[in-house]
Amino acid sequence: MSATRTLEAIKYTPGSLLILDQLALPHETIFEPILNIQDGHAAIKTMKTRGAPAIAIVAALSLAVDVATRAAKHEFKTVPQAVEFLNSSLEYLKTSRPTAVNLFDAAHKLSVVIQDSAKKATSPSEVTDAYINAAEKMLVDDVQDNKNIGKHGAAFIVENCKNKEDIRVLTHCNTGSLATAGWGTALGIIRDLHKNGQLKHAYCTETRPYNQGSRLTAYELVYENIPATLICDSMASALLHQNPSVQAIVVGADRVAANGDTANKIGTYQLAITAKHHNILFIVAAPSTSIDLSTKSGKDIVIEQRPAEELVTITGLLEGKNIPATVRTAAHGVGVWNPSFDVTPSELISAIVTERGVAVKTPGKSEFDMKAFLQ
Ligand SMILES: CSC[C@H]1O[C@H](OP(=O)(O)O)[C@H](O)[C@@H]1O
Repeated sequence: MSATRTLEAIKYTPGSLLILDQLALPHETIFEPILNIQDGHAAIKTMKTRGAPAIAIVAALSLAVDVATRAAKHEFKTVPQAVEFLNSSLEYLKTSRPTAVNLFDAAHKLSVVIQDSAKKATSPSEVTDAYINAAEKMLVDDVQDNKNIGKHGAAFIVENCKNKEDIRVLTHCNTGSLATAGWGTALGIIRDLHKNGQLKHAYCTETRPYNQGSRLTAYELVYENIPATLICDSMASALLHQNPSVQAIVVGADRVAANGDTANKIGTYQLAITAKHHNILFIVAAPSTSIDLSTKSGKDIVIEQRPAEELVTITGLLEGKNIPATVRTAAHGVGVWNPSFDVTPSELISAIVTERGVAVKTPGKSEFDMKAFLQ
């Protein structure tokens, strides 16, 4: 499959929002309309839409289309009515998933827009228009942020790897166009390395139990014609042991604490441990909207627990038939622990790549100073 079009998980025009149902990928490409905040909340909670930046953008735009519809019917009679609806809707959307800070960052920024526009608004439409414009800008800004992350991250890997002639990179989960508004964060770095002719090979983990790697990242890598190999999560250490040309592990982030501790997809922490053992780069890639200075360290990050059935069953297409099927893979009666994320301590992280540049630790320090980095 050649990349004739840019992969996109979010299709938005004023008053209309479609999301790519990522539970159906890679077998089916199904775009689902999002008409209101209830649709937006459900798409995020069920992980039809997932990925820290995409969660924030779909939440913001679901409210934009909801409020556009209501404003067209002149539902808001006063400025306070519009303000109340917008603010209560943001609070509702924030309950969809707890770990990725991008959603909360976006909600805070949008609430400031609402508050500021209300101070001088003479009609409710001035407030709703200000909200819609701000939400739409998030969609545009995210793509440019990711392009900058790709550029900074690729340069950092080339500058700091041991063998520039044979750069192979392992990534975890999905951090590409399907997790963002486009290009991606960690996968954006891989896209940049490939575009620059600097990448020999990419490896992606399956990323159990949702299988973001085998279903989504593999799909993106094939789509872009990037030479890639899929491995089980349990194969990562053996890969690094057998293949010293894998010189970096690059992952995304759902929340980066002030000291650099990073919450990311479950399985990230053990990748950081094996990167340390094999003395290779372990790089976190995320927009600055994933950095939460109010969270001092990783122990303060709330980790989402997902339903047991997501781990004990697997859904796909019956081989050779276009019939979706869900099968149980685990023994009945067994207990299940299904945290969606884990926390990688800052001492295991080589660098944190953002659209503003690359954060590194002061030599001799085991923690990052993300507040100083963002200033
Ligand atoms: C650029 S996406 C960041 C982050 O989000 C993913 O989690 P999920 O698929 O559960 O939304 C994964 O942790 C990615 O690294």
